[in-house]
Amino acid sequence: MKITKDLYQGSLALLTDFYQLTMAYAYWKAGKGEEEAVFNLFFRKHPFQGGFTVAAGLEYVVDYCRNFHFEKKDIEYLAGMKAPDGSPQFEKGFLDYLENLRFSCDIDAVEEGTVVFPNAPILRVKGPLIQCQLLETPLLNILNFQTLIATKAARITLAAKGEPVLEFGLRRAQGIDGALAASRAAYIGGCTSTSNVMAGKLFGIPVSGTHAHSWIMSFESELEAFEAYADAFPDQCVFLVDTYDTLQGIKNAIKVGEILRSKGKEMVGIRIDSGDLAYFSNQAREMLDGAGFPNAKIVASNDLDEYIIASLKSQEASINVWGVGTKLVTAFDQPALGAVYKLSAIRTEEGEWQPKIKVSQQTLKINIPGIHNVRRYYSQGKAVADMIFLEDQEVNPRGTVIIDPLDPTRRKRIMPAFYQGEDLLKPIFKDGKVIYSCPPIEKIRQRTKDQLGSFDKTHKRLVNPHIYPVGLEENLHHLRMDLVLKAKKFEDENE
Ligand SMILES: Nc1ncnc2c1ncn2[C@@H]1O[C@H](COP(=O)(O)OP(=O)(O)OP(=O)(O)O)[C@@H](O)[C@H]1O
Ligand SMILES: O=P(O)(O)OC[C@H]1O[C@H](OP(=O)(O)OP(=O)(O)O)[C@H](O)[C@@H]1O
Ligand SMILES: O=C(O)c1cccnc1
Ligand SMILES: [Mg+2]
Repeated sequence: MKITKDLYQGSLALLTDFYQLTMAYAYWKAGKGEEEAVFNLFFRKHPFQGGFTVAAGLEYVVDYCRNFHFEKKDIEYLAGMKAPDGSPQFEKGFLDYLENLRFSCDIDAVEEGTVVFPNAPILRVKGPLIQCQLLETPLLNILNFQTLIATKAARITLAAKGEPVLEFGLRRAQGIDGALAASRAAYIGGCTSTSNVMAGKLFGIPVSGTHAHSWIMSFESELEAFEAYADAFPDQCVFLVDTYDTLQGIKNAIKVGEILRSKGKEMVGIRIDSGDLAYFSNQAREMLDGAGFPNAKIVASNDLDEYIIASLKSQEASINVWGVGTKLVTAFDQPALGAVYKLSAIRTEEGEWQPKIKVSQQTLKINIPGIHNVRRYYSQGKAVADMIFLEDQEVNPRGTVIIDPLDPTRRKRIMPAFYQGEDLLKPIFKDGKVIYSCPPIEKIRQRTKDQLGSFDKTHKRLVNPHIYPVGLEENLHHLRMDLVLKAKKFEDENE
């Protein structure tokens, strides 16, 4: 699918921060633009104080990179940009370079729906410095948001314990693209459907919905409104019962349910959108069961999130279907995932890859040098640990130790012979050509489910989850320590 092309009709190359273009220009001036580099995209902390994160957005990345080029109009815009002294911001030679630029990077990434953890790369770009640099902003833009929303959706659907979660967020989402991307990511994360019809069309997500208070209010009485709705949709009636008096609304729904039944039709259920959802859902269940509608579903909505859903469950509310909008698509309690994109290796003139380190006062911010992959070890189908390792070094088959990148005293012994290993970064682009076929969205959604199923429930609880072990393979840990010490020594000597 041409998601970005359909939406924006043409090049998205300028969807980057200005400083990427000024750096690109300066690389070009310095003759460094074609030097090869490796960048890793990763985040440092799970969102929502959770214990897991669900990767999403790769299909957008594939689409973005596949179409990565500067069109005449982009070049004209850049040619019109002025430096403070009024001279052109960019030389013609650089603009010609951009106009002729063809995407030529290698990209390796985790598949959408993969459960991922802090510090381990979820995407890796290898290629000319200028291209790597220009891609930083759009890659982060795409993956930060969709990963955040897929994770929120996974938390909400876990709280709903297998009951359907309908995504209702379009009206509260962050603009048009925010809404579309959120509906897509919410479905990947586990939602059952979206109310966003355009997302249904673009991404093949099931579309569903009930009706609003305005429908009821446009009639003289609630009963008339229900009857008219039943006439139009005899097989799809979910009556919104809380416009005037919820208990009376349930009685009216039952009346119209009986009319439908006399015509050989069944109402699907009712929706409650205000008040005490535990109390009203339990009242509704009793009344529906008593009237011979034990299969009528009770849908609840109104500012729900994973915590309210969990609370309603613990109150034994009789809710079967959950409608969730605002707090899902805006990632209400944490509006951004802080993934970053960092250089980790440069190829020297001799053709050798040189690992790069950035030393920081905070251990948290010292990057992981070199070219890595991430291996997930499973024991009897359960994920036991993730190991970040140097791709060109064999992992000792007799056993290795993985070391926490933030705290070297935290270690875990890995005996590869006893585990099944899966390398999470898969080849997506080779020399600028796509070599990966993006799975249909249903498959991605299923992957999320399977992946979540392979983690212990202690990592999935909403509050204070147990930390899943992710560490550096020994060789990588030593390389990192050596480079940090060298860099610090250099700093000390030059103070
Ligand atoms: N039994 C319950 N336990 C915990 N939270 C609940 C329960 N029932 C409802 N809620 C939540 O409490 C909040 C109630 O919000 P608010 O007071 O704005 O709604 P309301 O007055 O019921 O409805 P509205 O203002 O839309 O008419 C919502 O977030 C709702 O999901
Ligand atoms: O609460 P959310 O999770 O965002 O779910 C979507 C909300 O949108 C609709 O009404 P809207 O909020 O527009 O109006 P209302 O609250 O007055 O019903 C619907 O009835 C839900 O309450
Ligand atoms: O279909 C619904 O019930 C719906 C759709 C959008 C927002 N709130 C509810
Ligand atoms: Mg509302």
